[in-house]
Amino acid sequence: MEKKQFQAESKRLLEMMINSIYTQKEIFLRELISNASDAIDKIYYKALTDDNLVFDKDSYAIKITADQQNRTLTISDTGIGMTKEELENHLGVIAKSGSLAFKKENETKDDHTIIGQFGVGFYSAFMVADVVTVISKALNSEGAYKWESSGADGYTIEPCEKDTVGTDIILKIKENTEEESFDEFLDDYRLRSIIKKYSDFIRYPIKMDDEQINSMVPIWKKNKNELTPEDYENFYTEKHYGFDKPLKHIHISADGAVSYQAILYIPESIPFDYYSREYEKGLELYSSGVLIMNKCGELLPDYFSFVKGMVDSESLSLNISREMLQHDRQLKLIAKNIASKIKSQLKSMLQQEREKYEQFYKSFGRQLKYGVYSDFGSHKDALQDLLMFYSSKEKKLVTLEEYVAGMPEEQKYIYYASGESIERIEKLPQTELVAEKGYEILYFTEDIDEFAIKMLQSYKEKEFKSVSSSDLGIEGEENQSDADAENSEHQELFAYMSNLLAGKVTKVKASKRLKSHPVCLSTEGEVTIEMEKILSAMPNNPNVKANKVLEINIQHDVFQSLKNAYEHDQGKLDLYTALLYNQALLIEGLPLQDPVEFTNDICKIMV
Ligand SMILES: Nc1ncnc2c1ncn2[C@@H]1O[C@H](COP(=O)(O)OP(=O)(O)OP(=O)(O)O)[C@@H](O)[C@H]1O
Repeated sequence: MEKKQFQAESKRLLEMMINSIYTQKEIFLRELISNASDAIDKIYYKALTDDNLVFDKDSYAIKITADQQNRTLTISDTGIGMTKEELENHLGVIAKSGSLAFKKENETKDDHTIIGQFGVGFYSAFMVADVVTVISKALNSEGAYKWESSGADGYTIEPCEKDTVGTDIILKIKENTEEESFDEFLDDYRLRSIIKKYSDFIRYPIKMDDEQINSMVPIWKKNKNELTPEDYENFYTEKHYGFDKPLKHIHISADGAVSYQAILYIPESIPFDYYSREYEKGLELYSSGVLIMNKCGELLPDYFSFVKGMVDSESLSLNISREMLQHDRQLKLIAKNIASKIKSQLKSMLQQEREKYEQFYKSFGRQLKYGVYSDFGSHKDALQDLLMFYSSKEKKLVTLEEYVAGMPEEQKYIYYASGESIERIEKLPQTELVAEKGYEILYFTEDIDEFAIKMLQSYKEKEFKSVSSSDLGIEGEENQSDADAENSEHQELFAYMSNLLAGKVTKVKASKRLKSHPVCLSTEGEVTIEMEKILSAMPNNPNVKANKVLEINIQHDVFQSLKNAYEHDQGKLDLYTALLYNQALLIEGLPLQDPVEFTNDICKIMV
């Protein structure tokens, strides 16, 4: 028998193919099953125009058989088969796709979409097999033919026996080497899992030992009305999207500029590695029901990285290995579409299922706030209405919209206070004036909060203001002029104290905001004390400091003591100044420079 050579280009291509196109060996099975499915589809299409041909869906199947003794794996189909010429032309010329030609000849319209297009998938078999044998009998032809090849050196074709129309692909699986094991491709359990992973939604039954492995009809192709919440939950579990139950699912069937189906989930709880570098965002990506990518990151913006699920589209341009996408225009369109769907679902959850939304927000609110802050705030408009903060008045989470709606007319700013916990913020002396005015205060307890708000700057034209900022912007701010007068009256005392605290605070002044507390710190400028804390905890410590102002409540008895000391005992004034400053630091949760000195100072006033 004459051995035919692959064409020269084909030879090199085959080498390349086997060694470099695919990153995972297991996909050879996906490729061969896709070919088998294409071959059955072709009969289906023929039957549409040929009255002598009846397409009875039940009689078509793809069969996978592993023979461990002989180290063979066989993929059999009842598809259209190949004539001698077709074996020559389609398997003898690499990168020639009979399927692509078929698609062009037969306008394929409905949801039977032929997968093959590049004419290379078949050769992936050589990644795992030394010898590939194809026995095929074509529809409407008498004899059958056997094509055989052991790789780059060529192939043979000879007549053979085969009773039924269709194709058997027999792979002689490679022997294990020191580095690689090929036994797994003869292992029943492993084969089943590969089929499930890539080919679960092939439209014809894939059988092993007469048992159907694939589920055939993808849930996302079904009508929403046919599906129960349990169906969606089961799919979530089957697909290992998470160990929890999904909080919400979104089923999309888009037809338009780009057509795709998607099932997306908002998980209930945070994956253990969510806020770590290891976490990888992304959706499963299918093309015509075949899995292309496990995690396609480009489909999700970072701020929705918690979303799980899958997308299936026939309008994608795949590259030859189907591991990557060629042009990302379609993908970008899908991603954009998906992001806006997720956003509107979250919004309606917020409006209609508040409790559920709060549960979601506890897990992933931080990610939304990162979203507002990241990329120079370019997503802030999309996300601001999804934010919530704890309210001093409502004692629960409120949205910015709710805050603004409840603002009295004269209130100019949206006030917030930052601290470690709600309990600690409740006790902050700085909140006294704002609270007495009856204004609501938003409590910021997460490190990202102030940064996100700095990016927002304002909401519905109301600017954000920290209760610790030196100018609170409160109408008739507690006898503005009085306080100023007090400041000038006690100017010498404050100047003396400022001097003592040089390098620690920018100034000491009479407070306009304190009611019952003797002392607090406020800040001037952009950087607040909470921001300073966060920045100084960063690995590359940018050493950004807040401009701190020590505010003294001149109505407080302590102030009398300060004045007396100033007049009669400077040593005492030095002591009191140090004590008050350190107290203010403690209230803010800032570290004392010298805790021993502080305790010694307290002892001094006790004895
Ligand atoms: N089981 C089969 N039954 C009938 N024809 C087949 C079968 N397997 C392969 N072919 C023919 O061989 C051609 C080449 O197959 P190959 O897998 O290399 O490429 P493809 O499926 O066309 O494209 P892709 O590389 O995108 O998968 C197919 O287009 C098809 O015409």
